Amino acid sequence: MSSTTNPLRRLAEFGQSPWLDFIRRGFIADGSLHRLVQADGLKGVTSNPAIFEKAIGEGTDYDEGFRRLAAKGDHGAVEIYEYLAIEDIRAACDVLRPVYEATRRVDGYVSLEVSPYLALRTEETVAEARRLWSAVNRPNLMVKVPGTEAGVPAIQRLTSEGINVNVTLLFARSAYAAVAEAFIAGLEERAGRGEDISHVASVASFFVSRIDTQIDKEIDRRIAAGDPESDALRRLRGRAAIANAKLAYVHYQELAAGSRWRALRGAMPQRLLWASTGVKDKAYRDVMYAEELIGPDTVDTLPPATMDAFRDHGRPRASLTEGLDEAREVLAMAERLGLDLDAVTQRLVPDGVRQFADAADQLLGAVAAKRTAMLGDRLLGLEVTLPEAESKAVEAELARWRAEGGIRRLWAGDAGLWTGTDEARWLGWLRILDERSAHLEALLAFQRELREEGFTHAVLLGMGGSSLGPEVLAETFGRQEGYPELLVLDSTDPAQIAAFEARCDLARTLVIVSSKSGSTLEPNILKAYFWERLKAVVGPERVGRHFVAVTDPGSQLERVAGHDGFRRVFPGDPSIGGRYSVLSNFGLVPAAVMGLDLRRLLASAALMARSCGADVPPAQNPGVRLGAVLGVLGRAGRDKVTLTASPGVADLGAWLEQLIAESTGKVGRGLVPVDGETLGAPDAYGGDRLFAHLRLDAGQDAPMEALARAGQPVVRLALTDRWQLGQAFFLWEMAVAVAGSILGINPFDQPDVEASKVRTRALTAAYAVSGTLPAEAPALTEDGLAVFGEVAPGGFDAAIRAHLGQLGEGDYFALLAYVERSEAHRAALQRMRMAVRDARRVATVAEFGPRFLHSTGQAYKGGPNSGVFLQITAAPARDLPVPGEKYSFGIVEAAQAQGDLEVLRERGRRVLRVHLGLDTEAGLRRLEAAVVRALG
Ligand SMILES: O=P(O)(O)OC[C@H]1O[C@](O)(CO)[C@@H](O)[C@@H]1O
Ligand SMILES: O=C[C@H](O)[C@H](O)COP(=O)(O)O
Repeated sequence: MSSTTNPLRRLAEFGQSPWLDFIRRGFIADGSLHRLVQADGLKGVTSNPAIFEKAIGEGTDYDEGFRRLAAKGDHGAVEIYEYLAIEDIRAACDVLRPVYEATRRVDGYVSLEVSPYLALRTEETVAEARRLWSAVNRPNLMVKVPGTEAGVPAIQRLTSEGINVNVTLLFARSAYAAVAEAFIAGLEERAGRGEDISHVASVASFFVSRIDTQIDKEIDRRIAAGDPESDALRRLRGRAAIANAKLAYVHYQELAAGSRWRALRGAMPQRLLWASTGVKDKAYRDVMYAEELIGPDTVDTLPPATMDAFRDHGRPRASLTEGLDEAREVLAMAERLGLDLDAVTQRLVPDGVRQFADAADQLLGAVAAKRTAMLGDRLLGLEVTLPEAESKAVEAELARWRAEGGIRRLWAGDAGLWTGTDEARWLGWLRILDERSAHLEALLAFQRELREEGFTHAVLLGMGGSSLGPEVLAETFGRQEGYPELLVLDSTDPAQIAAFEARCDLARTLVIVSSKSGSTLEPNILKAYFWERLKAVVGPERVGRHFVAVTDPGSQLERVAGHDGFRRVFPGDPSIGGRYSVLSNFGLVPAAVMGLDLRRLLASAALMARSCGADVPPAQNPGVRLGAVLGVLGRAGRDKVTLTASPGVADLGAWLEQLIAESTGKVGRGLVPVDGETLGAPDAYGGDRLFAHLRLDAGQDAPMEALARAGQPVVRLALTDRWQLGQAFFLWEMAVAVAGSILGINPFDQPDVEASKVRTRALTAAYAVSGTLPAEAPALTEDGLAVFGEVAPGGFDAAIRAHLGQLGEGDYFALLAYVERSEAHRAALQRMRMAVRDARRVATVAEFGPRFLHSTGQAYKGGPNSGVFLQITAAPARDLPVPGEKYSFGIVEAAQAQGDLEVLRERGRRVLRVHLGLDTEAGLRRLEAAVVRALG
């Protein structure tokens, strides 16, 4: 087609530049874009999130680029999208560069839109536009910025900085006027600073077809309803958008003729660009919008089909300035008929933002899914199997999270996602991996130093979040050649302390005192104890060399460590709570001590952090998916999160218990983690369970499968190696934060833990004065066992039977034992809980005090009142002194049990205490026998 007959080329005669509303890699690569420039006189390209969604989200055009980037390392979804999009935009810019040169910067532009998620935020939009401008690094780029209220000041700022802006999503003439004003003001600012304004280009993208779509819909509705004005309404079909655009152009002409504009000598005007020009209603001529809006100094961006149609049968004429009176009449008539154009154009802005955000979600979801597929088993797999109703409820929650931008709000620290209190202060865990990876030298140097010094043991003293993460690492990885064995001590039980001490060669033992607050009772008195013991072995000069502290800056422990000459003090991050601290120094210091490859651990965890990123929509985001399952099912009464782990990662359950229980169990709501129950057949369980399988080997696949088949909800986390532990940490942290939002609680506080601590403090203080703990008279004693609490008459068996008799549907049974956490004791508790589960089909937990007080204890006291508690205490066969205190460890342990019992009672929990006396083993045997009889 010759240049005189090609209707597209002929647009130039009327002063209009045709641009293409489309981009795709193959289309640039195979020369198609270039051919349009050559043959059709194409003068620019526009893109938007929906266009990129179609290009990148569908098909395989981008796989090669994807692989190229992956070869350089793992990247998040937005990074991948931008890498690919920017490559395309640059390539298109280069194809259009000759046009840019030949038209002396009037045309030849390629547009790239800022993230639609930012459309309502000025500062972020400015920052993003600047970033894209320098990343693309082409003079013929136009950054697309939505012409929303927040966009207007951004447009002025960017223009004043010399960045080319394509203002998008303009529907109302008033919005266009504001944008045109911002552009002029931006240029004035620039000129005022004496900077060049001749190269700053801008277009105002005025949308057309979307307006008719809305107005026509209303017209059709009213005609169908038999409106008496049906004939008049019918005559207005397909006319409002064009009339609106024509009058916008009148405003443009007035501005261009105005003195303010003329004063900006040498500047290029901000042209009107007709966007949304593809005809959506098949009843209309397919080139209608293209034909009716042709005029000087305008741009028309055409989707490929409209461009083909116009080339084929478009009839160009100077249409834009024709029939202005008619245009006014159309709008007046629309108003008379009650077709509210203002309301429509106003509504189209947020609709447009939402549509582009939806497209971006689709696009990023597709990118994230491809990334996951490419990572394969380097990434822990999450598989969710739910019964239909639960599945639907979770899908609905994920849809809500997507629509409300939940994951972006979470990463942005929007406390309103939870209870609107202090949540934003506790989100340091989100970014700790990058922070730690960038500052690993000190830890690596420390690791080398320890190796050289030949420590054989390291004892970590800490509670809850300061001990459970290290314990998982120690249990999962075991002793590493050339490094000390890590032992984690989180008990005040004298027998347990003595047992740990006996396992160590004190002369070659490093002690890690681990406490965020630095004021927790247990690590402090344990420190005092081991300090004395080591001093006796290595001497007062050397003892400090055997101690390191991990604690938050400014804590009492930091001061003590400084005073005592500890070998090192490693700081925690005060924006991370204990149970979220495992990937901070609280996990990394012990990991370094035990000789783990820190880089490997962090790099593996970072894969999951990216998968859970702000840029990964809920349906593809494993953190949000798992969180939605926990939250939605928990809210509906499936609140017993039953953890099953392959032996290789069995201890993960203990860490998860704290994360889940302490984070969610409060204000009478929350999730109750159930760790360590032996898996049973489906009929062993009630309807209050959610099963989470932490899978490293196939051992429990069959029973899990059976549960899923029987209609129990099952989530499976498949780890391919132990290093994916870091991924599991991050995934669960995110999931619990999400679940907390769904449950409507603050996942980062622990309001009920303090209550027991206060009671314990009061008891130990009283002990310091009187030398005894306040004695409570037992309700009964029998066969060496004493029972405390309200008991029915009839002796020990009857008391146990009555207590267990309280267990109803949806309840859980909890054994809270203040004894040494030895294998034999664990086994005894395990037998008792399993007997209860199998007889009563209730969830069961078996915990050791005081360890659980800093973990699940929060949920037992503050969560749902569905626990039936059996507290077990014993008299220590051999007590240990706490240096510098009147009380002993045995007294502390007793006070802790007593304090917790009082709070449990005060909270209306169903609790009974059994004191085993001096012979723990015999007492446990008697208790077990009574439990078995009670169930019989
Ligand atoms: O690290 P810290 O301050 O000693 O606290 C230990 C643990 O105690 C708790 O505060 C509960 O008492 C946990 O949240 C925390 O992980
Ligand atoms: O800049 C181009 C616009 O984003 C595009 O024309 C919108 O067109 P649509 O209304 O057909 O989505």
